[in-house]
Amino acid sequence: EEYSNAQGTRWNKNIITYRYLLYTRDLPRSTVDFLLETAFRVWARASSLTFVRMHSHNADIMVEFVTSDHGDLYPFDGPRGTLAHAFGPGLGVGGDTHFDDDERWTTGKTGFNLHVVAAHEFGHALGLKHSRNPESLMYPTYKSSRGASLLASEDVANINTLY
Ligand SMILES: CNC(=O)[C@@H](NC(=O)[C@H](CC(C)C)CN(O)C=O)C(C)(C)C
Ligand SMILES: [Zn+2]
Repeated sequence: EEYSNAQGTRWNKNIITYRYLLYTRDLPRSTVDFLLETAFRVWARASSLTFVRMHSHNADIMVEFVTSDHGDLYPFDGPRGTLAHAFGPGLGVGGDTHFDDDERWTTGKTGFNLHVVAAHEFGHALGLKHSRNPESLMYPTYKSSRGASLLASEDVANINTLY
């Protein structure tokens, strides 16, 4: 995992679209919608970005729950290990976010908290890189103890440096 404070590419717009393609069976769809929507809102509150949900056609950030080899160059690895990944801003696969459906996705402290993981992934989808600071949402290792205020001050600074 490369560490970098110099954030990478960015979207050249402030209104970013997203679309849910495939869901997990671990949670009701309405719960998944809520957890992902509030993960977008974490970034919207900290920046000038607006997120608009699409129900058809191509959106900037296409979101799906998949397992193992799923058509990109980064197959998932079964339970535990890598939980999810997201591509940085750009056309086509750019921004797309994949969750490993061999994980147990939850709303709380057991399994893996979908809201927390999604907020990290959407940080990548917006162009943020990993941080060495364990308090940062962009730290590369999952922490079930991450509190309600997901973003560290450096996360807010970085998203506002980028947009
Ligand atoms: C429990 N497993 C882990 O902590 C694993 N880390 C992840 O799956 C990262 C996502 C977390 C931070 C939500 C992968 N990543 O960076 C995606 O953008 C390993 C550290 C084992 C790779
Ligand atoms: Zn990451």
